[in-house]
Amino acid sequence: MSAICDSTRIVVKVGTSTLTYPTGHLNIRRIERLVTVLSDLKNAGKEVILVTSGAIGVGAGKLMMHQKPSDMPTKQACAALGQSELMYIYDKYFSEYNHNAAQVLLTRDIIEDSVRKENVTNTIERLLSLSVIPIINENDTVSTEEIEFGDNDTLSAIVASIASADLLIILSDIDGFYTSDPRKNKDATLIPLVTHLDADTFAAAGTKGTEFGTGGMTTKLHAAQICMEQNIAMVLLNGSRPDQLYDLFDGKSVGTLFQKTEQEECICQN
Ligand SMILES: Nc1ncnc2c1ncn2[C@@H]1O[C@H](COP(=O)(O)OP(=O)(O)O)[C@@H](O)[C@H]1O
Ligand SMILES: N[C@@H](CCC(=O)OP(=O)(O)O)C(=O)O
Repeated sequence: MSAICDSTRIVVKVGTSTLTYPTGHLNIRRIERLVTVLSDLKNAGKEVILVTSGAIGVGAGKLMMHQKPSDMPTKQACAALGQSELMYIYDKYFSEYNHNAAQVLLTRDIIEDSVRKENVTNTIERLLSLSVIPIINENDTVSTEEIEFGDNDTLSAIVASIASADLLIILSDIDGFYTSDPRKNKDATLIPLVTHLDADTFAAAGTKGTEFGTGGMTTKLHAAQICMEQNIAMVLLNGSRPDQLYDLFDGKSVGTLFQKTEQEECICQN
């Protein structure tokens, strides 16, 4: 079991609720801070892969919709519109630190189709060897699974697995995994370390917290399950404070760490 601070290849997933205001428009200050911290970690020698949600929310914001669209074609249209805005912003801020960012749009079937899997692996490996930051989202035009289930969390775990990452960091709008949804239960307490997943763990996970979030805690646990099966550590952190990434690599306990101990088996939940 390696220490978090020794992780060199890291996947960072950021959710819609972290990237956007309740209006649906981009939270520019937060994105700028996140890009600054990721650029700094890259300068320190980490290989960084960013999995970003937010395309639908940003597209809806651009079209002045005050609620996330409910029908699939409008969601897909919003994703297509918002994705280019997202990439524009990431490219602009990463460029300020002399880092190159590349757009990679994926569908979840990359793990089932060996040819596609190899193509994705090769592309990510070559981008990293060229010192480029892959910025990954679901291709919402050709696949609707993540839109339906809000499952970029699972996609980020699949990416961590395919890229043989040491660590997946999921940035959300909450400080970590609690004994129950703290928005609904004021007595809920933060769980700093989860070493195995069982039915009780999944029972503690509730649905999304805000209008623009989608997966809620269940999809984050599914991501943790994939990571733990691959012996990849996963940390759930509050994305409103990207500086916490420094604390994490300084060895401080922040958020919730999901890491299987060597003796323990991950109990799967289907
Ligand atoms: N046990 C739990 N611990 C923490 N948060 C929980 C839990 N159960 C449900 N939630 C909810 O999950 C939300 C995060 O998921 P989501 O709204 O999909 O955000 P994101 O856009 O970051 O994926 C939190 O705001 C919280 O309300
Ligand atoms: N591809 C979609 C991702 C949807 C999704 O999983 O959102 P989130 O729950 O905020 O991670 C988008 O960019 O809006």
